[in-house]
Amino acid sequence: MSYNISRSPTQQRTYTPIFKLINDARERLSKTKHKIIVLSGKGGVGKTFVSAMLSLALASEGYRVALFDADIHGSSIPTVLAMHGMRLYASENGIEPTPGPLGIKVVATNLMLDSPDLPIIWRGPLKSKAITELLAKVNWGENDFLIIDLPPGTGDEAITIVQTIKDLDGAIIVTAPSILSEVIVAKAINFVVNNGVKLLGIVENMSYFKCPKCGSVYYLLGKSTGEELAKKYNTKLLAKIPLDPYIGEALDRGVPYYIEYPDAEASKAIRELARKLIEIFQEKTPE
Ligand SMILES: Nc1ncnc2c1ncn2[C@@H]1O[C@H](COP(=O)(O)OP(=O)(O)OP(=O)(O)O)[C@@H](O)[C@H]1O
Repeated sequence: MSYNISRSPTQQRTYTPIFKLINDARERLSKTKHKIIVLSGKGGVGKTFVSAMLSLALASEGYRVALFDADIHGSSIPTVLAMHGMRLYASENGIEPTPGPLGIKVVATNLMLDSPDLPIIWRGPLKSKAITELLAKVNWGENDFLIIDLPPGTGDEAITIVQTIKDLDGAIIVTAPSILSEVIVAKAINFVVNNGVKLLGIVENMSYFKCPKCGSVYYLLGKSTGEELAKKYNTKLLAKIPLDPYIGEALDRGVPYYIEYPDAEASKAIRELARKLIEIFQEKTPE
């Protein structure tokens, strides 16, 4: 359903009511079994890294995974997944997700730009509309998991997602020792709980550094308090992911870290995280 709003004949534009977009989004996502948001109270803690690598880990266990980069301004999922020069295309079924590594279906605003360097200069209402429209127009198909990488904080994008996808299955909160300020984590947790989304647990990224030569463990960003935090907020500590300089090296080289270094300690922690999610949802092993 769409309406012609008549101005002068040359100014005619067609509008689709927002409720129609929301309904379309829900319909399009109805064949996706588990929809999970990944958020953090603060930027730079590795939320995008965790969302992207978790998607790869789930895909490598045989699950059908879609990954939505809901960070309109800071869209960086395609870079982390080394999807250089790739684009979203439209078909008669809608916008087709771009196939990423291991066949994951990736949707990100950076995949729509002529150049990934172009900034998107949009205020809240436009960002919300863009997110709803993408959710409604993408041909998501059938998936076991949809991972949604939210921008830092609890702003427009996060609100739009929780209001549009009413049947979200849960939220993962990513944090790091340096910003383990209780207030910041509490804000993210309160956002999740107040919106009726199940809190699946906390991931402590950049948790520690293990010397590859002597095996000594160093808490470079500060004392790890993931366990205490999880206990305090009555949730699980899903993973402690170490600092690994090869994460930056893989990014610079343009290769997906989880695929390039599957035996690294950080990849093992991400694999454990994926397996915990599979367990939480009691997913059957794909044939
Ligand atoms: N465990 C880690 N060890 C080393 N580097 C890491 C680790 N996790 C993430 N990084 C690096 O830290 C930087 C920030 O990560 P990322 O972009 O995933 O954070 P973010 O929380 O999504 O940030 P934003 O605020 O932009 O959304 C990136 O350069 C990433 O490669």
